[in-house]
Amino acid sequence: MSDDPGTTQTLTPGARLVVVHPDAGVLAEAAAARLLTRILDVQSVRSPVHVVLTGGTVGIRTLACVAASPLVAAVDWSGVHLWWGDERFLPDGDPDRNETQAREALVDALVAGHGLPGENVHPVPGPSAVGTPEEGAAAYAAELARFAGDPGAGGGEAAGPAVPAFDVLLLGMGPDGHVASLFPGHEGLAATGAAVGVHGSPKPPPERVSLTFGAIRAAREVWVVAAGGEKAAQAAAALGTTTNGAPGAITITDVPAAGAVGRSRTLWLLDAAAAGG
Ligand SMILES: O=C(O)[C@H](O)[C@@H](O)[C@H](O)[C@H](O)COP(=O)(O)O
Repeated sequence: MSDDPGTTQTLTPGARLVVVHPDAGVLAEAAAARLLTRILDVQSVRSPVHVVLTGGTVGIRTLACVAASPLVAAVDWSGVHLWWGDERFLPDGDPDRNETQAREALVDALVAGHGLPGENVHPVPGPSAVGTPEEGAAAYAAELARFAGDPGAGGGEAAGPAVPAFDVLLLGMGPDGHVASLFPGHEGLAATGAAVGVHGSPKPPPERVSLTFGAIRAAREVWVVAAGGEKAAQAAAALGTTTNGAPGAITITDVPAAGAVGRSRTLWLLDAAAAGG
């Protein structure tokens, strides 16, 4: 049963809803429109709103579409908190940091022109602030825990890690089925707590910090946004079938994206290529 008046009541927490758009450009526009609408909807019933951003091509393109939308002015950004699902362990300002790309695409404009308080932006600490990905994960977890008291939030390890009840948690997906920085076969998949330090990432850079599955699953809504034919096999696998339609015996170890599930709703936003045509 949903705890959220803004979402579909008939979906069970494990249900995944798939929406297919013609191409990556339309996908990014539609994801941006959905995100703005979701924030507006949530703001009609509660505040603050917690949104988790993602790195990656479609994720950043989506943020650029948010910045270009006239609806950006309709949101009360003073009541929005921004987080990241993962971060590449690189110094502040590095062009490959997810934070840097998100700031350039959207976040700086929200702070400068739309009333988003700078302190509501919660980047994952990197080597400019801490020595190791583990220290970054610990510092990020502590920041998340500061906001875990909001209604609907997790409350300690028994109920899940201490994190805000994210209203929307955006995730990109890699061609290997990774989400955030949770990679197939990696030990981070089994990490407890809110965040984990990652080493040996197959996608550069090798060191990263990621939300854990426990933190991801604390979200009211998880949206996986993916484009491109190279994602089709793992998207199909994560959604429970192989590309030829046969039932797949999928584990999160093989396809981490299969474990990305929200408490109220899980939405897969795909372009036609990622949906297998
Ligand atoms: O830091 C990162 O690289 C990400 O957060 C990662 O999880 C990304 O979202 C996927 O790899 C999809 O990226 P693309 O959309 O570029 O394929």
